[in-house]
This record gives sequence, C-alpha cells and structure tokens, in this order.
Amino acid sequence: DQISHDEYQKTADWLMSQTKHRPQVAIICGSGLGMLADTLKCQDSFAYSDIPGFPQSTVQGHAGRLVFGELKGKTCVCMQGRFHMYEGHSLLKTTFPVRVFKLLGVETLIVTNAAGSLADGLQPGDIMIIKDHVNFPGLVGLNPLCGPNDDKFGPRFPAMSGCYDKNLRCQAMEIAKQLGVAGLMQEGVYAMVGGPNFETIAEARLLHRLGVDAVGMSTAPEVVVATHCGLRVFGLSLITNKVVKSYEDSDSVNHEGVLEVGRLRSHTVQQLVTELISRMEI
Ligand SMILES: Cc1cc2[nH]c(=O)nc(N)n2n1
Repeated sequence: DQISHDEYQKTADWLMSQTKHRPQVAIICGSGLGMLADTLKCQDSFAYSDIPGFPQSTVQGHAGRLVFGELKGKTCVCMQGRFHMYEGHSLLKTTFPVRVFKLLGVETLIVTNAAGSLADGLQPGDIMIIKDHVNFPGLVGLNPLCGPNDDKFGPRFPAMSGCYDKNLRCQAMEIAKQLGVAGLMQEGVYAMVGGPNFETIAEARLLHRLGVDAVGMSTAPEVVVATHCGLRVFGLSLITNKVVKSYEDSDSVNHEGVLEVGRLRSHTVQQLVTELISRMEI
C-alpha cells in the first residue's frame, strides 16, 4: 500500500485551515511524556480521529491528540501519543505525521521515547540522548521508504549517517549541566525492535553484544522519514527499566513500570526539551 503526495498535502491543508499556527518544531511525545504538549501557549488541538488521514492511537498512556502552540517564542506542533508498528499499523501510517509536519513547514523534529537499557551505566530514570540508532525492522525491509520514491520529499537512497544532529546533542548536554541533571544523562545507541513483546534474555544479550545501549519499539522509522525529507532531528530516550540479560535474574519488565518512570521524569524531559527549543535559532 502506498500513500500519495496528495494525501499528505490534503492533511496538511486541512490542518492549516483549522489553525493559524505554522510550526517550526515538531515534537513526538513517547510513553508517559505527553505532558509536554500541555505547556504550549495559545493551543489549538485536534483529536487524531478528527484529522483526515491520521491513524488512531491504541496504546494506554498515549492520548491521541495533535497540539499546536507557542513554546518560548517558537511555534510547535506536538504529538500526544504516537503510532507503533506493534499496533498493526503499516510503517507508512506510523510515519505519516512526519511528512505532514514537513509540508506544514517544520524544520526540526524532536522525538522522545521510553526504552529499556542494556548499557551498564544507564539506570531506570536516566535519560539517553540518542547518538545513533539501529533500525532492525528496516534492516529486513520493514521500512517506510520502501516502494516508489516520492522525489518531492527526498532522494531514492538517502544517507543516514549523522541523522541525529550533533549541534543539538551538544546543546542538550550543555542544558543538562545547567539544569544540574547531567548526572542522569549520557549519549547512546538506540535500537528499535518490532515488539510488542519485550526481549528474551538471548535477544538482550545479542543486542548488548552488538553495541546497543537502549532498546524500544518506535522512533527509528520516524527518524528515517524525517531525515529523508531533510528535517533536523534530536532524540532522547527515557530509560524505564534495565533489560534482563542474565538467566539468574528473576526481574521482568511490564508496561505499567514503563509508564511509572515516565511520570517520574517527565518534568525533567519537559525542561530539557523546552530549553533546547528556546535556544534554537530558527
Ligand atoms: C518502551 C520500551 C520499554 C522497554 N523495555 C525493554 O526492556 N525492552 C523494550 N523493548 N522496551 N520498550
């Protein structure tokens, strides 16, 4: 199944007819991090179900609203709730909003997600600035860019090296120091797995051996599409749990625990993203 350029344009035109906001920054809020949207000023918000072409979010902890507004003088659009491959959506659907943001004039995409940590130094409650990702589904052809290329968005064979903007990563670390939360933060490699099940111990050990620091079930397809159409990208993972890597360890992870850490740290993530946006020279 394909999505035509006109379908993206139709959604963008509908949104532009419903709000005067013309966003420069788009933010995709991960599990339990939707509160960021509530801090936008002069909000115009829309339920995904009211937006032509938008899929429906079905995951507990994801609201399902698109919120436009002002944040530190920058016009932003925030996704409260995102779409995941494990919900059964095609990757064209999970990444549909990214191309709509491009057509609205957005230049920078900020993605946040919840993830389990494989790196010994990353504890639950820590924040990982995404330095790079491993897109496992993409490596086997589950990729939103599969099919005829839409040259209006980007090239047939887009480069992905450096898709997480280095300048924004440096600024985020600087902000963390000033906020006094640098101790919670480090850069790392994020891996996307399809889910919805969490990893087996053998899978966790394999990922760790491959140099992955945190693992989640989202983000990579959105970033691939964003990079394809020339958006600058910044990503961070809120570490919700340590992935079980030992057969002696009796712990196991569950979605409730993932949401709990999201609530705990969401204020810090909010401060970080807000400050990062306020420093953006648009
Ligand atoms: C959102 C999320 C949280 C975790 N934790 C984990 O151990 N493995 C995952 N794949 N994920 N994904």
